[in-house]
Amino acid sequence: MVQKKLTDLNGEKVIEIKDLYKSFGKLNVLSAANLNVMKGENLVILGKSGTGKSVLIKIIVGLLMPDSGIVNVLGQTVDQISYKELLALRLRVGFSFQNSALYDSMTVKQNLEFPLVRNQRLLTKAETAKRVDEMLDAVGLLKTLNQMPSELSGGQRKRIGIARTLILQPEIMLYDEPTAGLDPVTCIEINTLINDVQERFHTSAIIITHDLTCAKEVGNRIAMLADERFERQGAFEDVFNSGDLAAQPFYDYNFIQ
Ligand SMILES: Nc1ncnc2c1ncn2[C@@H]1O[C@H](COP(=O)(O)OP(=O)(O)OP(=O)(O)O)[C@@H](O)[C@H]1O
Repeated sequence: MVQKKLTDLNGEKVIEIKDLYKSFGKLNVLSAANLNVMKGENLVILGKSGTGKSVLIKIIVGLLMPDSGIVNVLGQTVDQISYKELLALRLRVGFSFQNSALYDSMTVKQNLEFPLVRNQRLLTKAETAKRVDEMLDAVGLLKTLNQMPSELSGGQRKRIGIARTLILQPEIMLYDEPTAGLDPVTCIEINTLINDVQERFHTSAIIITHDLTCAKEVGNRIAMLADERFERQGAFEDVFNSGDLAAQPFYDYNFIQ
C-alpha cells in the first residue's frame, strides 16, 4: 500500500469552509463546520449516513445555500456570486457520481463528447476526438470507445464516469463513494486511478467514502464529519489512533478488530 504524503496546511486553499451552518427546519446538519481543501491534496471525508456529506457537496457546488458562514471555492464565495459566475465555477469542479450517471443510449465516445459539446463549443471535431481518446487512455479504457454502457462492468462504468468528469479539465474533483458496490480487486484499481488522476492532472479532490482501505490509499488527509462538524482532521493514523468514538466503529467494521 502506498503511504501518501500528509498535506502541508500552509499552502493554497482551493476550498475554504468557515463557521458553516446549515439546517432544514429543526434538523441541524452542519453547525460551525470548518474545513479546508488544500491545492493538490486528496481529502477524504468520512461520516455516518445522514451526517451531511452530500449536503456539504451540494453547498460547495451551489446547489444548496448555506444558512451562514463562508464557503469559498477557487477564490469565489459561492452564495455571493451571480448565477452565470456559479455556472462557470461549476465547470471548474468535476463531480463524479456514485452511480456513474452515464447515458445508457449513448456509446462511451458519445458519453464523453457530451459535456464537451455542451460546454466547449469552440472545440473542433478533431480536438474533441483527441480529448476523448486522451481521457479514455487516462482511465485505461480506450478499447471501449464504441461500446454501450450496458456492455461494461461496474468498475469500467466507474472509470468512464471519472473520464467524463475529467474531460472538462476540472481543478477540483468530487468523488462520491467511488468504490461502493465494487469487488476488492476493482476497488484497488479505482483507488489507483484516483491517485493517477491527482498526479497526472494535478487536481485537488474530496473523496466521500465508507471504505477505509480507499481512504488510506487515496487520502493525503482525512476529515471525520460527526456532531455537525469536522471534529477530527489529519493523517489516517491520527484520526484512527485517537480513540475517537465517532471514528472507531468505522475502523472496527473495516478492519474486523
Ligand atoms: N433538501 C433537503 N431537505 C430536507 N432535508 C434534507 C435535504 N437534504 C438533506 N436533508 C437531510 O440532511 C441530512 C444529511 O443528509 P445527507 O444526504 O447530506 O447525508 P449523507 O451524510 O450524505 O448520507 P449518506 O452517507 O447516507 O449518503 C439527512 O437527515 C437528510 O434527510
